[in-house]
Amino acid sequence: MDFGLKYNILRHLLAQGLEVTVLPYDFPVHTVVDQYDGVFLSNGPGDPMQLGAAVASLRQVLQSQSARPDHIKTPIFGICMGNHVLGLAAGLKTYKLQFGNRGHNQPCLDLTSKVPKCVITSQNHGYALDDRVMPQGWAAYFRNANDGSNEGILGGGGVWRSVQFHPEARGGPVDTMYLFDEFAAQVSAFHQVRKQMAVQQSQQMVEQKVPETLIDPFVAYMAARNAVAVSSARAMQ
Ligand SMILES: NC(=O)CC[C@H](N)C(=O)O
Repeated sequence: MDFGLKYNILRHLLAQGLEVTVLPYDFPVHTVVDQYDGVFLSNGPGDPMQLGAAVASLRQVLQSQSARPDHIKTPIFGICMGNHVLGLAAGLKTYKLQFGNRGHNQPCLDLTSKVPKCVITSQNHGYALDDRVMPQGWAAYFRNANDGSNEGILGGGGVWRSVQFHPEARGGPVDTMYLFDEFAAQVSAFHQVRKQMAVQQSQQMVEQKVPETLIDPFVAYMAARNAVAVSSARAMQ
């Protein structure tokens, strides 16, 4: 989702070997989410409260997938404005910081780390998520060690996550670039899950002769492949 996407984020996603479709800021992502292996929420300028359409659409994604086991939830990763949008969709609020956090040496505590861990981050934001009360199933991910503001959130057992800082920009050589590796790993794990589910569904479709047009294009594609495989296997019997 493009809220004012920095091209260097695209470069980092592509460098992971991911295929990326850029959707406009107000695209109803809930209508297409099942066709993708992951959703990325970009950075962007302005007040996050202006992004009502994106927030409402993403909320539908979260709500419709919240009962799923975590490994079959669509991985989501957000950066900066993406952290705001994900947080708003999850039920948090944003507020304007008295002093925006900008610069290349912002220390952030990783709240998931068993041993104290502080990462040095690059930042450029004027708003923050108020994480004093977290919605059920969500936790704060990072916290700014200077002003105590929220620096990220985690939900869906960790498959939904976002950071307030910019891992694609950094003072050191790698800093928090590992977050792109982790997102790409989640995306490829989910791709395998979707493929497996599509194969199972396609087997049922072949047996029940369900018209492909009624099914998600990915499932229909797998069904067509599977139908060929089944008919050639039968021909060989
Ligand atoms: N870099 C960003 O994405 C900024 C997010 C938001 N516009 C803010 O100023 O807080």
